[in-house]
Amino acid sequence: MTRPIIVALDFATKEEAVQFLHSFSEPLFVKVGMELYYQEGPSVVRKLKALGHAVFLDLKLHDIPNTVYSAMKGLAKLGVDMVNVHAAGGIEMMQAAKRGLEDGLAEGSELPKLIAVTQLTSSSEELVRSEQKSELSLRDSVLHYAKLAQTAGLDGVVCSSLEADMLRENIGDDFLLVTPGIRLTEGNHHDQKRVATPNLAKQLGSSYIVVGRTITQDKNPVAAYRSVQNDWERD
Ligand SMILES: O=c1ccn([C@@H]2O[C@H](COP(=O)(O)O)[C@@H](O)[C@H]2O)c(=O)[nH]1
Repeated sequence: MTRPIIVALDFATKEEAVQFLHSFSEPLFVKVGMELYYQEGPSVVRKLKALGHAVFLDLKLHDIPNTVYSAMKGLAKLGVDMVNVHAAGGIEMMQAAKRGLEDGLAEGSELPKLIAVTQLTSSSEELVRSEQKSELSLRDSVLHYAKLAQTAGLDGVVCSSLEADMLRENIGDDFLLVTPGIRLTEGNHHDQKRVATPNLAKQLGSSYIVVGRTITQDKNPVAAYRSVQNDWERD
């Protein structure tokens, strides 16, 4: 069975997010990012979980290992399904994140999937070379970070769909590849640089696609969700 689409709830308030979700008849897999979490805090996650939605808490932690450990220990208590860090924080930081989740988990709860951002889908080859001053190409940098995440014992990474086939070849099938930067057409990419359609993402090996504005800013979000779903699920 095809995995659910992760819908990015990039709204300023809990009320807007909940109102958006009222149009759907089924529970979704939703993503709470910095915009919503920094306004509403843990209460928004509790509300979404109470409504029956699976939650990816996309806070992209990146700090010293001790701070990330403590932050993850707190987040583990929220009962989220997926959380993330930046792989650039290094193996020790990623291992601390994992330990924090394990230590903070309420008894009987399932450990959230822990994944690491490799290179943001808004980053281009040019940015990686000239602003990050990387000696590696963007694709090699994504592979490098994915290997660090694997060494640290994480469940997977965030990357663009365009690197998914390369990661599958080098890292194997037993690793989650969560891919934002999804667009249905060649139209508006907004700030995303590395984009793919849902179906291309699937063909290249994505485990989950993350879709925000294509659905949330459409005048008929449910119809937009169904279009993404049809493209993602077709062979
Ligand atoms: O590399 C990354 C990591 C996270 N994101 C997040 O995904 C969504 C994408 O939104 P769209 O509107 O579909 O572009 C957004 O919440 C980002 O914070 C990402 O795009 N790229």
